[in-house]
Amino acid sequence: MAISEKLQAARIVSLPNDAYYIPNFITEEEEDQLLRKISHAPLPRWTQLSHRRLQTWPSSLTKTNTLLSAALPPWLTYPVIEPKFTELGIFAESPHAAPNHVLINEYRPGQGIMPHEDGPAYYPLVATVSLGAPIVLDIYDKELESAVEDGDARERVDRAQVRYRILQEPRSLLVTRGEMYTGYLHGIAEKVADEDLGPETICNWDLLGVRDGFARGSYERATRTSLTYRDVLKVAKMGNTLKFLGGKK
Ligand SMILES: O=C(O)CCC(=O)C(=O)O
Ligand SMILES: [Fe+2]
Repeated sequence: MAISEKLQAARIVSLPNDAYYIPNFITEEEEDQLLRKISHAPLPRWTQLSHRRLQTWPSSLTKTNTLLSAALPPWLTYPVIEPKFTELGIFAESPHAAPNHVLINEYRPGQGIMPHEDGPAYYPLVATVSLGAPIVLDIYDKELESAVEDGDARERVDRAQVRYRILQEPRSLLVTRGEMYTGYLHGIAEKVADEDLGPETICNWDLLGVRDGFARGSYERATRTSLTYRDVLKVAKMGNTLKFLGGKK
């Protein structure tokens, strides 16, 4: 089954292939329930980074980018994957025909994520559910990559040209795949407000659920949490892993 007509209708037409944006993908109750589950996870579940904190489900990848096979917990599966992703056919063409891995990133005002690409460990498709507050995702040309690696990264990032800006409302779904995944970098600026919002600057402006809410052209950031669903290509069954560790046939 290929992607549905509903998803096709949500394509961000000003972006290269392919990105899709659906406002109000989940209800407020579903959002509250997810935020509750995230905040009730035991503290060791969180990895504290200098500019945000994150949870990894069901576990971090191994050094060889392998996922140890384990089911996602029901609260990350229902209703986001089943039935919603399945109905839209989002992962229909990915190797496991479903996501098997979820990163949960939390950004307080002033926090962000440096421009990066998600890399070859995953099938080139990310489905992001946003919770709590809006945030702008910046899309950069890939040439920036070498500049970042050359050191003095922060200064170069500050000067780098943002190619596209995607406004993600709370409860929305953003899907990026194909060239959007492999051909560009993405990041979130470390700011306390997102400004200069309008039809000329925000590529999914026509698809927003509450455009009027951004008519002032800016908002103060509040805590925004994202769930990024992906399909990890290499999966090791536990039995095989134990065999490997024990050196037995
Ligand atoms: O929070 C987001 O929307 C982006 C997260 C991200 O880029 C990542 O986890 O790789
Ligand atoms: Fe990313």
